[in-house]
Amino acid sequence: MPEALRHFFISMSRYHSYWQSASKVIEKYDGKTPLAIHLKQFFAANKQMGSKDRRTVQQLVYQFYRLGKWPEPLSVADRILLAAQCMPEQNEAWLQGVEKVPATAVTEQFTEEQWLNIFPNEPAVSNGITAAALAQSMLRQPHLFVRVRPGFQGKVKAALEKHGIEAVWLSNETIQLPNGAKLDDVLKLNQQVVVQDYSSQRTGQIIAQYWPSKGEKHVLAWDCCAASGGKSIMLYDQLSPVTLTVSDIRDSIISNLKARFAEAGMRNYQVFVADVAAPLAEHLHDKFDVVIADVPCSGSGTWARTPEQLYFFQPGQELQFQQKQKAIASNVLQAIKPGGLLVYITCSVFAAENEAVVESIAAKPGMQLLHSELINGIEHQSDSMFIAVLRKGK
Ligand SMILES: C[S@@+](CC[C@H](N)C(=O)[O-])C[C@H]1O[C@@H](n2cnc3c(N)ncnc32)[C@H](O)[C@@H]1O
Repeated sequence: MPEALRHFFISMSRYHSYWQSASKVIEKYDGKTPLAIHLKQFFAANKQMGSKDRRTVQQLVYQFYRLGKWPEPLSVADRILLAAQCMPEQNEAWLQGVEKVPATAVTEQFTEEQWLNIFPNEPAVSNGITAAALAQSMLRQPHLFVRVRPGFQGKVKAALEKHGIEAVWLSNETIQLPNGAKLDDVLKLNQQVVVQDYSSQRTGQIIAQYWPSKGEKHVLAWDCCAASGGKSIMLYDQLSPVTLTVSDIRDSIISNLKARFAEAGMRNYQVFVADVAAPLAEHLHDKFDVVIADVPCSGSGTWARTPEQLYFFQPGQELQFQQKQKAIASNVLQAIKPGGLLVYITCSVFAAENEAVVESIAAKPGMQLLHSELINGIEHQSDSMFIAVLRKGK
């Protein structure tokens, strides 16, 4: 840690108070609630802080966690500064006085081993991505992505232009936006656009390659871990005619889903609350052409958005997820008609939650693995996800 930089930072009184606030947030945080909530509570209790103060403290805190598993016994301040120097985009006011440190001066000299200090090789990652690349991605905040719903391209383009929001159209449906762009007052969320990560949108393209063609007849699909229904809205938009059944273990999230579907203009669907890690109700057997199992997971493909989860992750936790994932995947197989599809999705980069689960399902009698892919989001500054498509024997 260059001493001059440290001095500069600590001696500036305003920055000193930012740094102290960040240290307080970090010292009190145990990882049990999302960091975003912990920060909100801190700011609610410190009402004297203005919006710029809050933003700066938030950045410092996130930078601390972006260094992941970095092992050296650094003080909170030194760790924040090291992370700040590693960030490729350091244009914030509190760093402007230190531009003599070139943006990537620190990381350019990093060895593979140093990168693995941030994102270790244990547990093993899936084919198609490396721990060192994931470590590098931890130092960049991912973009915000939205999916434009069919027919709304013109309105969305005009609204973004009117409000001066810088938008990169990656396709007719996918827009990349600056992180933190305030969309609520600009676009009709869920009606015109759905906030959905680039890689999550990519799963839709892969599902479409295998989607059964039934002509005018509706495909019966069950999104069995639906959360608030992001994938289901995508299926409805892109693969209709489809009759959707949606469920989740959480009652509260199903309420969100209903509100969201109403905004999306979706009315004809079945919905219920169910734990699909437990044996399925008989009436669900052999019922669906496609089951989407977007299972609970470590979320390790999304840790650049929630770096605190990398910081607090303990190797071995992925095996607890694996147990649940295997239970869910093998239970919901029963709900698929002979010849129908299981789409298995995680937002994890760990082989234990991806290939290992899929291999165990593919090994069951009559199952055929059609597709298995780690969607590497690093290049697009998006999340990374895993998808596999399997066919059930006739
Ligand atoms: C990765 S999220 C799904 C994301 C969603 N498909 C989307 O596109 O936004 C996983 C969901 O699985 C749910 N879940 C966890 N355990 C479950 C279980 N045993 N049965 C059913 N749902 C479960 C969680 O509540 C969570 O909403």
